Amino acid sequence: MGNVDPVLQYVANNSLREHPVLTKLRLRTLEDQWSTMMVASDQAQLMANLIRLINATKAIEIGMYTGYNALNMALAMPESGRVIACEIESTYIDIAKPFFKEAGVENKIDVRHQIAMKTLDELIAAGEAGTFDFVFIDADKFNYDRYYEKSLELIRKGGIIAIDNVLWNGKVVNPAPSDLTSQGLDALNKKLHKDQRIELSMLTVGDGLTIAIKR
Ligand SMILES: C[S@@+](CC[C@H](N)C(=O)[O-])C[C@H]1O[C@@H](n2cnc3c(N)ncnc32)[C@H](O)[C@@H]1O
Repeated sequence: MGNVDPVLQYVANNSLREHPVLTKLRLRTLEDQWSTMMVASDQAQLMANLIRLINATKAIEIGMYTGYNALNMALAMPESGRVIACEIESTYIDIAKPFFKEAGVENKIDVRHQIAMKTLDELIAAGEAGTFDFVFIDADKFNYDRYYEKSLELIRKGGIIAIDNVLWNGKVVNPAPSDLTSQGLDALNKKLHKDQRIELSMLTVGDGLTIAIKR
């Protein structure tokens, strides 16, 4: 892992079992100036295990970046699995695709190169509401609440919505008046706490990972 925190390094040494192509993609991504956007390895491992636990075969990643977690989810699914990966930046898609091919799962990952909201609306219009098992929300924070509502529509009962960066480096605690991102994440966290449509866990792994299970 690219993190020097000794506790995280200990976790990686004693828990992480990463597919060799995932490791290659992670190391390639660490060369990118925005590499801190990549999901932490322990978060990815948890999501892969949740996917296995619920036998997920249909997932969406909202904000794919260089594809580390899209690949992680695809590898955790059976041959029939499908990941819809939403990404607006072609540079990142170009990095991701050769790794998907190298891992032999390129047919499992359907990259949609457009704004994520358009993809979610298209899936709903195509009659796919209530059919997804797992959604990972990790794109522009401004739209998180809208992504959450669309995701809730798209997943089945018992399906999981995972939301990254819910702690935003601790800034969700008493957000500054000018900090609209932290205020928005704080409002979403508070909304989910009261939301009777889901079962809820907020984990302090990475930058905060919420797990919402649709009732
Ligand atoms: C935090 S990164 C995602 C990291 C990725 N989930 C991973 O684990 O490596 C956020 C990504 O969302 C993309 N993004 C931002 N706004 C978007 C939008 N409206 N629609 C689709 N993708 C978007 C960005 O280009 C960026 O690659």
